[in-house]
Amino acid sequence: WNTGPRKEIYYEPEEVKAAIVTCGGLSPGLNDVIRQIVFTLETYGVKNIVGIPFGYRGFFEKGLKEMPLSRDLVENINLSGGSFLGVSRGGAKTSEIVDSIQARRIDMLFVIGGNGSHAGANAIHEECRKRKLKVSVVAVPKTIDNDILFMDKTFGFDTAVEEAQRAINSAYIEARSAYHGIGLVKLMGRSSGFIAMHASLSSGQIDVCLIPEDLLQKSNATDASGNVILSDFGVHMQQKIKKHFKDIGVPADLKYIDPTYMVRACRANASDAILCTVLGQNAVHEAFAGFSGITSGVCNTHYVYLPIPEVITAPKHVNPNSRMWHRCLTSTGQPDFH
Ligand SMILES: Nc1ncnc2c1ncn2[C@@H]1O[C@H](COP(=O)(O)OP(=O)(O)O)[C@@H](O)[C@H]1O
Ligand SMILES: O=P(O)(O)OC[C@H]1O[C@](O)(COP(=O)(O)O)[C@@H](O)[C@@H]1O
Repeated sequence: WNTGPRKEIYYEPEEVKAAIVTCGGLSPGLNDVIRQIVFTLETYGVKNIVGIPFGYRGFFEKGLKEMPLSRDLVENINLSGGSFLGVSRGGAKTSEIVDSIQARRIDMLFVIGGNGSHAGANAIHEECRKRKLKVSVVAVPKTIDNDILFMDKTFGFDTAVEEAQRAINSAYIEARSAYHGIGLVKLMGRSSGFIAMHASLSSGQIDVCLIPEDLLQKSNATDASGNVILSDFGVHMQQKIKKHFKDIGVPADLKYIDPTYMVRACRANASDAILCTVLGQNAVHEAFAGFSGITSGVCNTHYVYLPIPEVITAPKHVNPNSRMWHRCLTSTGQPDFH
Protein backbone atom coordinates (compact mmCIF):
# COMPACT_ATOMS: atom_id res chain seq x y z
CA TRP A 1 0.00 0.00 0.00
CA ASN A 2 1.00 3.61 -0.53
CA THR A 3 2.12 5.46 2.55
CA GLY A 4 1.20 8.93 3.78
CA PRO A 5 -1.75 10.78 5.27
CA ARG A 6 -5.30 9.88 4.16
CA LYS A 7 -8.18 12.25 3.47
CA GLU A 8 -10.43 10.24 5.76
CA ILE A 9 -9.19 9.05 9.11
CA TYR A 10 -10.54 6.18 11.15
CA TYR A 11 -10.08 7.67 14.62
CA GLU A 12 -11.15 10.86 16.36
CA PRO A 13 -7.69 12.19 17.42
CA GLU A 14 -8.91 13.76 20.67
CA GLU A 15 -10.27 10.40 21.84
CA VAL A 16 -7.19 8.36 20.95
CA LYS A 17 -4.80 6.81 23.42
CA ALA A 18 -1.58 5.83 21.64
CA ALA A 19 1.24 3.69 23.07
CA ILE A 20 4.80 3.16 21.86
CA VAL A 21 6.99 0.17 22.74
CA THR A 22 10.59 -0.67 21.70
CA CYS A 23 11.68 -4.33 21.80
CA GLY A 24 14.74 -6.51 21.14
CA GLY A 25 18.32 -5.23 20.88
CA LEU A 26 19.31 -1.60 20.40
CA SER A 27 19.64 -0.01 17.00
CA PRO A 28 20.76 3.57 16.25
CA GLY A 29 17.67 5.66 15.53
CA LEU A 30 15.21 4.17 18.03
CA ASN A 31 14.86 7.57 19.71
CA ASP A 32 14.39 9.30 16.35
CA VAL A 33 11.43 7.03 15.59
CA ILE A 34 9.84 7.50 19.04
CA ARG A 35 10.25 11.27 18.65
CA GLN A 36 8.64 11.36 15.20
CA ILE A 37 5.71 9.20 16.28
CA VAL A 38 5.03 11.59 19.17
CA PHE A 39 5.39 14.69 16.96
CA THR A 40 3.07 13.28 14.30
CA LEU A 41 0.45 12.08 16.80
CA GLU A 42 0.40 15.57 18.34
CA THR A 43 0.04 17.11 14.88
CA TYR A 44 -3.09 14.99 14.36
CA GLY A 45 -4.35 16.30 17.71
CA VAL A 46 -3.71 13.26 19.93
CA LYS A 47 -3.27 14.25 23.57
CA ASN A 48 -2.91 10.90 25.28
CA ILE A 49 0.44 9.37 24.26
CA VAL A 50 2.33 6.91 26.47
CA GLY A 51 5.57 4.94 26.30
CA ILE A 52 5.61 1.32 27.49
CA PRO A 53 8.91 0.76 29.36
CA PHE A 54 11.35 -2.06 28.56
CA GLY A 55 9.64 -3.75 25.64
CA TYR A 56 6.66 -6.08 25.93
CA ARG A 57 7.56 -6.66 29.60
CA GLY A 58 6.32 -3.14 30.34
CA PHE A 59 2.77 -4.36 29.69
CA PHE A 60 2.64 -6.77 32.58
CA GLU A 61 5.68 -6.70 34.85
CA LYS A 62 4.93 -5.23 38.25
CA GLY A 63 6.65 -1.93 38.97
CA LEU A 64 6.90 -0.89 35.32
CA LYS A 65 4.68 2.13 34.71
CA GLU A 66 3.66 3.68 31.40
CA MET A 67 5.33 7.04 30.69
CA PRO A 68 3.26 10.00 29.42
CA LEU A 69 4.97 11.37 26.30
CA SER A 70 4.82 14.79 24.70
CA ARG A 71 6.70 16.86 22.14
CA ASP A 72 8.45 18.78 24.94
CA LEU A 73 9.63 15.59 26.62
CA VAL A 74 11.01 13.88 23.51
CA GLU A 75 12.33 16.98 21.71
CA ASN A 76 16.00 16.11 22.24
CA ILE A 77 16.02 12.34 22.68
CA ASN A 78 17.43 11.84 19.17
CA LEU A 79 20.68 13.41 20.35
CA SER A 80 21.65 10.19 22.08
CA GLY A 81 21.69 6.50 21.22
CA GLY A 82 19.74 3.74 22.96
CA SER A 83 16.02 3.77 23.62
CA PHE A 84 14.40 6.46 25.76
CA LEU A 85 11.78 3.85 26.72
CA GLY A 86 14.21 0.97 27.32
CA VAL A 87 14.20 -2.39 25.51
CA SER A 88 14.08 -6.04 26.52
CA ARG A 89 13.97 -9.53 25.11
CA GLY A 90 11.59 -12.30 26.12
CA GLY A 91 8.34 -11.98 28.04
CA ALA A 92 6.02 -12.43 25.07
CA LYS A 93 2.72 -13.28 26.74
CA THR A 94 0.20 -12.25 24.12
CA SER A 95 -2.98 -12.67 26.13
CA GLU A 96 -1.57 -10.76 29.13
CA ILE A 97 -0.34 -8.02 26.81
CA VAL A 98 -3.80 -7.71 25.24
CA ASP A 99 -5.45 -7.74 28.71
CA SER A 100 -3.20 -4.83 29.55
CA ILE A 101 -3.99 -3.01 26.27
CA GLN A 102 -7.68 -3.45 27.03
CA ALA A 103 -7.34 -2.28 30.64
CA ARG A 104 -5.31 0.78 29.61
CA ARG A 105 -7.81 1.56 26.80
CA ILE A 106 -5.10 1.81 24.17
CA ASP A 107 -6.37 2.47 20.62
CA MET A 108 -3.04 2.51 18.77
CA LEU A 109 0.06 0.49 19.52
CA PHE A 110 3.34 1.31 17.78
CA VAL A 111 5.84 -1.56 18.04
CA ILE A 112 9.41 -0.67 17.08
CA GLY A 113 11.36 -3.91 16.72
CA GLY A 114 12.86 -6.67 14.61
CA ASN A 115 11.61 -10.05 13.42
CA GLY A 116 10.66 -11.25 16.92
CA SER A 117 8.86 -8.03 17.83
CA HIS A 118 6.95 -8.20 14.54
CA ALA A 119 5.84 -11.77 15.35
CA GLY A 120 4.71 -10.42 18.74
CA ALA A 121 2.92 -7.46 17.12
CA ASN A 122 1.09 -9.80 14.77
CA ALA A 123 0.03 -12.06 17.64
CA ILE A 124 -1.26 -9.00 19.53
CA HIS A 125 -3.10 -7.83 16.41
CA GLU A 126 -4.73 -11.29 15.97
CA GLU A 127 -5.75 -11.44 19.62
CA CYS A 128 -7.27 -7.92 19.43
CA ARG A 129 -9.28 -9.01 16.37
CA LYS A 130 -10.44 -12.12 18.21
CA ARG A 131 -11.65 -9.99 21.11
CA LYS A 132 -13.19 -7.49 18.65
CA LEU A 133 -11.07 -4.64 20.02
CA LYS A 134 -10.63 -1.66 17.70
CA VAL A 135 -6.88 -1.39 18.20
CA SER A 136 -4.42 -0.51 15.43
CA VAL A 137 -1.19 -2.44 15.92
CA VAL A 138 1.44 -1.05 13.60
CA ALA A 139 5.13 -1.87 13.54
CA VAL A 140 8.30 -0.06 12.52
CA PRO A 141 11.11 -2.42 11.49
CA LYS A 142 14.24 -2.03 13.61
CA THR A 143 17.43 -4.02 13.22
CA ILE A 144 21.02 -3.06 12.61
CA ASP A 145 21.42 -6.49 11.02
CA ASN A 146 19.20 -5.39 8.08
CA ASP A 147 17.72 -8.89 8.08
CA ILE A 148 14.03 -8.09 7.53
CA LEU A 149 12.57 -9.40 4.27
CA PHE A 150 11.62 -6.97 1.47
CA MET A 151 13.19 -3.95 3.18
CA ASP A 152 15.94 -2.15 1.21
CA LYS A 153 17.40 -1.25 4.58
CA THR A 154 16.30 -0.88 8.16
CA PHE A 155 17.25 2.08 10.33
CA GLY A 156 20.51 1.79 12.22
CA PHE A 157 22.16 -0.28 9.51
CA ASP A 158 23.82 2.67 7.76
CA THR A 159 25.08 4.01 11.08
CA ALA A 160 26.44 0.58 12.03
CA VAL A 161 28.31 0.27 8.72
CA GLU A 162 29.76 3.76 9.17
CA GLU A 163 30.72 3.22 12.80
CA ALA A 164 32.35 -0.12 11.95
CA GLN A 165 34.86 1.81 9.79
CA ARG A 166 36.55 3.15 12.92
CA ALA A 167 37.20 -0.35 14.24
CA ILE A 168 38.32 -1.61 10.83
CA ASN A 169 40.70 1.31 10.39
CA SER A 170 42.21 0.77 13.87
CA ALA A 171 42.68 -2.94 13.15
CA TYR A 172 44.28 -2.06 9.82
CA ILE A 173 46.70 0.44 11.35
CA GLU A 174 47.67 -2.00 14.12
CA ALA A 175 48.20 -4.79 11.58
CA ARG A 176 50.23 -2.61 9.17
CA SER A 177 52.45 -1.31 11.95
CA ALA A 178 53.18 -4.64 13.62
CA TYR A 179 55.76 -7.21 12.55
CA HIS A 180 53.64 -9.92 10.85
CA GLY A 181 50.54 -8.07 12.00
CA ILE A 182 46.99 -9.32 11.52
CA GLY A 183 43.86 -7.32 12.37
CA LEU A 184 40.61 -9.12 13.15
CA VAL A 185 37.27 -7.30 13.64
CA LYS A 186 33.97 -8.87 14.72
CA LEU A 187 30.74 -7.17 13.67
CA MET A 188 27.12 -7.94 14.52
CA GLY A 189 24.69 -9.65 12.21
CA ARG A 190 23.50 -12.80 13.99
CA SER A 191 22.77 -14.98 10.93
CA SER A 192 22.99 -12.28 8.24
CA GLY A 193 26.26 -10.74 7.06
CA PHE A 194 25.02 -7.43 5.64
CA ILE A 195 26.98 -5.26 8.09
CA ALA A 196 30.20 -7.20 7.44
CA MET A 197 29.72 -7.13 3.66
CA HIS A 198 28.87 -3.41 3.49
CA ALA A 199 31.56 -2.42 5.99
CA SER A 200 34.13 -4.34 3.88
CA LEU A 201 32.91 -2.78 0.66
CA SER A 202 33.03 0.73 2.07
CA SER A 203 36.31 0.43 3.98
CA GLY A 204 38.58 -0.90 1.25
CA GLN A 205 41.00 -2.03 3.99
CA ILE A 206 39.74 -5.58 4.27
CA ASP A 207 41.58 -8.63 2.88
CA VAL A 208 39.01 -11.25 3.92
CA CYS A 209 35.34 -10.78 4.84
CA LEU A 210 33.56 -13.73 6.46
CA ILE A 211 29.77 -13.74 6.76
CA PRO A 212 27.57 -15.97 8.94
CA GLU A 213 25.81 -17.31 5.84
CA ASP A 214 29.02 -19.32 5.42
CA LEU A 215 29.96 -19.93 8.99
CA LEU A 216 27.04 -20.47 11.33
CA GLN A 217 28.02 -22.31 14.49
CA LYS A 218 24.72 -23.20 16.13
CA SER A 219 24.27 -24.21 19.73
CA ASN A 220 21.21 -25.44 21.61
CA ALA A 221 21.14 -22.39 23.86
CA THR A 222 18.60 -19.62 23.27
CA ASP A 223 18.22 -16.08 24.58
CA ALA A 224 15.16 -14.79 26.46
CA SER A 225 13.33 -14.27 23.16
CA GLY A 226 14.06 -17.78 21.91
CA ASN A 227 16.76 -16.72 19.41
CA VAL A 228 19.51 -19.33 19.04
CA ILE A 229 22.70 -18.14 20.75
CA LEU A 230 25.58 -18.50 18.32
CA SER A 231 29.06 -19.18 19.62
CA ASP A 232 31.42 -16.19 19.50
CA PHE A 233 32.94 -16.60 16.08
CA GLY A 234 35.38 -13.72 16.57
CA VAL A 235 37.03 -15.40 19.54
CA HIS A 236 36.98 -18.73 17.68
CA MET A 237 38.79 -17.15 14.70
CA GLN A 238 41.28 -15.44 16.99
CA GLN A 239 42.24 -18.79 18.54
CA LYS A 240 42.36 -20.61 15.18
CA ILE A 241 44.57 -18.00 13.52
CA LYS A 242 47.00 -17.94 16.47
CA LYS A 243 47.19 -21.72 16.51
CA HIS A 244 47.72 -21.92 12.76
CA PHE A 245 50.73 -19.59 12.79
CA LYS A 246 52.16 -21.28 15.88
CA ASP A 247 51.81 -24.68 14.17
CA ILE A 248 53.67 -23.52 11.06
CA GLY A 249 56.30 -21.70 13.12
CA VAL A 250 55.63 -18.23 11.72
CA PRO A 251 55.34 -15.29 14.12
CA ALA A 252 51.97 -13.54 13.98
CA ASP A 253 50.90 -10.48 15.95
CA LEU A 254 47.09 -10.67 16.01
CA LYS A 255 45.02 -7.72 17.25
CA TYR A 256 41.33 -8.57 17.80
CA ILE A 257 38.69 -5.82 18.04
CA ASP A 258 35.05 -6.45 19.01
CA PRO A 259 33.28 -3.07 18.65
CA THR A 260 29.76 -4.53 18.49
CA TYR A 261 28.05 -2.80 21.44
CA MET A 262 29.86 0.48 20.70
CA VAL A 263 28.43 0.31 17.19
CA ARG A 264 24.92 -0.55 18.38
CA ALA A 265 24.71 2.15 21.05
CA CYS A 266 25.51 5.01 18.66
CA ARG A 267 23.26 7.89 17.76
CA ALA A 268 21.78 7.60 14.23
CA ASN A 269 23.75 9.18 11.38
CA ALA A 270 22.13 11.65 8.99
CA SER A 271 20.76 9.12 6.52
CA ASP A 272 19.30 6.88 9.25
CA ALA A 273 17.80 9.93 10.98
CA ILE A 274 15.91 10.76 7.77
CA LEU A 275 14.74 7.16 7.38
CA CYS A 276 13.52 7.16 11.00
CA THR A 277 11.65 10.41 10.43
CA VAL A 278 9.80 9.03 7.41
CA LEU A 279 9.04 5.66 9.05
CA GLY A 280 7.86 7.25 12.31
CA GLN A 281 5.52 9.63 10.46
CA ASN A 282 4.26 6.87 8.14
CA ALA A 283 3.47 4.62 11.09
CA VAL A 284 1.11 7.26 12.49
CA HIS A 285 -0.58 7.84 9.12
CA GLU A 286 -0.94 4.04 8.89
CA ALA A 287 -2.71 3.83 12.24
CA PHE A 288 -5.00 6.80 11.47
CA ALA A 289 -5.92 5.15 8.15
CA GLY A 290 -7.26 2.26 10.26
CA PHE A 291 -4.60 -0.30 9.35
CA SER A 292 -3.52 -2.98 11.83
CA GLY A 293 -1.10 -5.90 11.60
CA ILE A 294 0.97 -3.83 9.18
CA THR A 295 4.55 -2.58 9.11
CA SER A 296 6.15 0.24 7.17
CA GLY A 297 9.44 0.29 5.34
CA VAL A 298 11.34 1.19 2.23
CA CYS A 299 11.08 -1.45 -0.47
CA ASN A 300 12.67 -1.11 -3.91
CA THR A 301 13.20 2.63 -3.16
CA HIS A 302 9.48 3.18 -2.35
CA TYR A 303 8.05 3.78 1.10
CA VAL A 304 5.39 1.12 1.61
CA TYR A 305 3.10 -0.57 4.13
CA LEU A 306 3.42 -4.37 4.20
CA PRO A 307 1.41 -7.05 6.05
CA ILE A 308 3.50 -8.32 8.99
CA PRO A 309 3.06 -12.07 8.23
CA GLU A 310 4.73 -11.53 4.83
CA VAL A 311 7.86 -9.92 6.25
CA ILE A 312 8.46 -12.44 9.04
CA THR A 313 8.35 -15.65 7.03
CA ALA A 314 12.17 -15.84 7.29
CA PRO A 315 15.11 -13.55 8.03
CA LYS A 316 16.80 -11.95 5.04
CA HIS A 317 20.30 -13.27 4.24
CA VAL A 318 23.19 -12.24 2.02
CA ASN A 319 22.83 -14.23 -1.19
CA PRO A 320 26.28 -15.70 -1.92
CA ASN A 321 25.38 -15.69 -5.62
CA SER A 322 24.41 -12.01 -5.60
CA ARG A 323 26.25 -9.29 -7.51
CA MET A 324 26.88 -7.46 -4.24
CA TRP A 325 28.67 -10.40 -2.61
CA HIS A 326 30.76 -10.88 -5.77
CA ARG A 327 31.59 -7.16 -5.74
CA CYS A 328 32.77 -7.67 -2.18
CA LEU A 329 34.96 -10.62 -3.21
CA THR A 330 36.44 -8.60 -6.07
CA SER A 331 37.12 -5.70 -3.73
CA THR A 332 38.87 -7.76 -1.01
CA GLY A 333 40.60 -10.09 -3.45
CA GLN A 334 39.71 -13.12 -1.32
CA PRO A 335 38.83 -16.49 -2.84
CA ASP A 336 35.21 -17.60 -3.05
CA PHE A 337 34.97 -20.21 -0.29
CA HIS A 338 31.86 -21.80 -1.82
N1 LIG B 1 7.36 -15.69 17.62
C1 LIG B 1 7.10 -14.74 18.52
N2 LIG B 1 5.82 -14.49 18.90
C2 LIG B 1 5.55 -13.53 19.80
N3 LIG B 1 6.50 -12.71 20.35
C3 LIG B 1 7.79 -12.91 20.01
C4 LIG B 1 8.16 -13.93 19.08
N4 LIG B 1 9.51 -13.88 18.93
C5 LIG B 1 9.95 -12.90 19.74
N5 LIG B 1 8.93 -12.30 20.39
C6 LIG B 1 9.03 -11.21 21.35
O1 LIG B 1 9.46 -10.02 20.69
C7 LIG B 1 10.38 -9.29 21.51
C8 LIG B 1 11.62 -8.99 20.75
O2 LIG B 1 12.15 -10.18 20.17
P1 LIG B 1 13.69 -10.35 19.85
O3 LIG B 1 13.84 -11.57 19.02
O4 LIG B 1 14.47 -10.28 21.12
O5 LIG B 1 14.15 -9.04 19.05
P2 LIG B 1 13.79 -8.49 17.61
O6 LIG B 1 12.39 -8.02 17.62
O7 LIG B 1 14.75 -7.39 17.44
O8 LIG B 1 14.01 -9.63 16.64
C9 LIG B 1 10.62 -10.13 22.74
O9 LIG B 1 9.90 -9.57 23.83
C10 LIG B 1 10.13 -11.51 22.36
O10 LIG B 1 9.61 -12.22 23.47
O1 LIG C 1 23.61 -9.21 23.14
P1 LIG C 1 22.20 -9.15 22.70
O2 LIG C 1 21.47 -7.93 23.15
O3 LIG C 1 21.42 -10.39 23.00
O4 LIG C 1 22.21 -9.00 21.14
C1 LIG C 1 22.96 -9.74 20.25
C2 LIG C 1 22.31 -9.73 18.89
O5 LIG C 1 21.63 -8.52 18.67
C3 LIG C 1 21.66 -8.18 17.31
O6 LIG C 1 22.18 -6.89 17.18
C4 LIG C 1 20.30 -8.24 16.71
O7 LIG C 1 19.36 -7.73 17.57
P2 LIG C 1 17.83 -7.73 17.16
O8 LIG C 1 17.47 -9.10 16.67
O9 LIG C 1 17.12 -7.36 18.38
O10 LIG C 1 17.73 -6.69 16.10
C5 LIG C 1 22.49 -9.26 16.62
O11 LIG C 1 23.31 -8.75 15.63
C6 LIG C 1 23.25 -9.87 17.74
O12 LIG C 1 23.53 -11.20 17.47
